Amino acid sequence: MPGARTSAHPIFTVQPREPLDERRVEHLSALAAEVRRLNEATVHTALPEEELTELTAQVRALTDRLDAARRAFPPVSGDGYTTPGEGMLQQIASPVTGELNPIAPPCRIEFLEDGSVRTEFTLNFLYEGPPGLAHGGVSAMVLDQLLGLAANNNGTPGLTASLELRYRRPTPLGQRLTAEARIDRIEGRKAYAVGRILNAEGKVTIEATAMFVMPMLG
Ligand SMILES: CCCCCCCC(=O)SCCNC(=O)CCNC(=O)[C@H](O)C(C)(C)COP(=O)(O)OP(=O)(O)OC[C@H]1O[C@@H](n2cnc3c(N)ncnc32)[C@H](O)[C@@H]1OP(=O)(O)O
Repeated sequence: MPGARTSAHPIFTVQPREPLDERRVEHLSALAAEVRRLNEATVHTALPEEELTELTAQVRALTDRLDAARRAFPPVSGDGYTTPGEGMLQQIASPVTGELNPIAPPCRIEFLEDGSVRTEFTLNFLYEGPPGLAHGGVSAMVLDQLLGLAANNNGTPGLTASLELRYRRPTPLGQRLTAEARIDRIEGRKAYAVGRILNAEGKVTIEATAMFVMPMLG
């Protein structure tokens, strides 16, 4: 991480994470995709109680089987990482971009030549806030990650010190959304980023500004 500070009193220490090769990532991503379907089916199902009891036992058995070989921490992709800056790109279990994380939409990120970042994604009813609309906190999570990735892509990664959102119009569920972010300016250790979410008609639903501070590392 360029210019990262070290300190006797670090804000956090990066834990050792096991790096996975592409083939294993593919297999775990396929599993996570099915669990994502399971999550959604659980919310929408109208099956009778007897069947639910039986299915609950089956899911418990599957979970027990997976958990029998539990890692202390989620793995990462590639060669592993030692700094938070690299970690953002290799965090395959991120709740926003992680292919391995069943709660992630997941948002697949494009890194554009001008340094900005972009993603197209859809939110289903698992992310509902007001009836039929996206939860504002979920949109905030997506934007926090995206603006953070813009800071990272700029070579100035950091932790979110502030995140300000303006919810202009409701963000719909079940339709293609676009989110984009770029760095606005750098002031010392502080990287200021701007971003937004657009609906399928290209209208802005949320605007965001954030400030990222490069942390002290252990
Ligand atoms: C591994 C990658 C994960 C990616 C996840 C995606 C993004 C995230 O979710 S990050 C998680 C959420 N954020 C956090 O948990 C951060 C918690 N906060 C902290 O750790 C610290 O307060 C931190 C790192 C932001 C700043 O701490 P520290 O390094 O001690 O900075 P500090 O010396 O206090 O301040 C540095 C500068 O930033 C300014 N600053 C700090 N916080 C703020 C703030 N909230 N608002 C405005 N200015 C601030 C200070 O005034 C100072 O400015 P100047 O240099 O001009 O005097």
